[in-house]
Amino acid sequence: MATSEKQSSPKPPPSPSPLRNSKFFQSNMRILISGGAGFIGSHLVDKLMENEKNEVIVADNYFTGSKDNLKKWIGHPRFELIRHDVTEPLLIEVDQIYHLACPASPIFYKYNPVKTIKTNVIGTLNMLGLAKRVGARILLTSTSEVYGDPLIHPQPESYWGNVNPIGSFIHFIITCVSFSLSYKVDAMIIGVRSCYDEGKRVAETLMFDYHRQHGIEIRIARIFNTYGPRMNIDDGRVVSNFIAQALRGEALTVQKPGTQTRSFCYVSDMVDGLMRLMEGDETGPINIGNPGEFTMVELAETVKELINPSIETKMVENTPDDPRQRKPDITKAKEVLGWEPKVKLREGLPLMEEDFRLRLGVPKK
Ligand SMILES: O=C(O)[C@H]1O[C@H](OP(=O)(O)OP(=O)(O)OC[C@H]2O[C@@H](n3ccc(=O)[nH]c3=O)[C@H](O)[C@@H]2O)[C@H](O)[C@@H](O)[C@@H]1O
Repeated sequence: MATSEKQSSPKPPPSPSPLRNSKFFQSNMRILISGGAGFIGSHLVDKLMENEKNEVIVADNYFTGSKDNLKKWIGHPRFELIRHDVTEPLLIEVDQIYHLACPASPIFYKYNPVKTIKTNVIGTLNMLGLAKRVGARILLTSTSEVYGDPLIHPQPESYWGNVNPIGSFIHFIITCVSFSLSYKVDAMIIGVRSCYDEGKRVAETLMFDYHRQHGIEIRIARIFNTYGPRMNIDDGRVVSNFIAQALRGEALTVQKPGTQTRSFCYVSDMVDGLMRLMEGDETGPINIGNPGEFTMVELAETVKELINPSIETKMVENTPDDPRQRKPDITKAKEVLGWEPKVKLREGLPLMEEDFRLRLGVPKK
């Protein structure tokens, strides 16, 4: 066979452990979730644990995740929690891997950009290495951020994106000057988005290279802005910020210009989409998101109306490279997964409000 033919035909997947087909082997599905103590990960754990045939193993370093999110499962015979950083190899026996591990909020992933890129690159390599060794299927949660500041709207999976690979240099210089004046580093300001955007783009490349070169069964989801109960209260993302501010009676901080748009997906819809993708035959990438699109001013108005009509909004500075618009084209998800979101923003926000009220100790009026 010619070399080019060899390269173009993907290898068959590696065989799972022989024990899996053994007559006396307990045939539970062992599922690893990296980042399973986080916001989306912990909701995925809840759903997977509903099936008595599933054993769920969570690996998390608790940088943004928390044991609190999993407290109802700790001690359960089908559940295991490992403190583990995916930048180190993990040697366990599993059938499926949901690879979610990576901070997703800009203030957290910009805090230590080198670590963020290591998590996306080395972390994904380690998860793929594990998938190869044990013959597991692996799903990567990629992101709508791979489209950068998109020049096509809405964004289909075929769009290659418009990402700034080095972040904003001018902004960096300004920050350095202000540093020398004030002797104070604001790590969140210095940070730029590229560590996350480009990190996830490399992670997608690695997934496809392992698929073509080693026959690994891969699935890639491109997640669009997700919200719901258990988001970190000081997570820094817009929905959690607005809800927390509304409950604390603080002005809603709309970052300029306020006309930028996002499309918000409720977490139960997201988990449903991820599980359908894992169980289906399509590798992806597939957009999973809610196409309902809102400007940040509209979002602020909605939060105000639903939670606290007496609060004000204030315009504040934005961070560099903030995408001006974002809305998923979900034609592919509808066709190949039979999936579309069910929860509208006006239905999801009150569910999140309830959770935030409990955690902030703000009773309902
Ligand atoms: O929530 C998510 O799923 C996504 O969050 C971030 O993406 P981003 O769209 O920038 O999310 P936010 O930080 O929530 O910002 C959304 C918009 O709200 C604005 N914003 C944010 C915070 C705030 O207090 N006020 C405000 O107006 C931002 O300027 C931005 O235009 C991550 O970079 C994505 O990878 C992740 O998938």
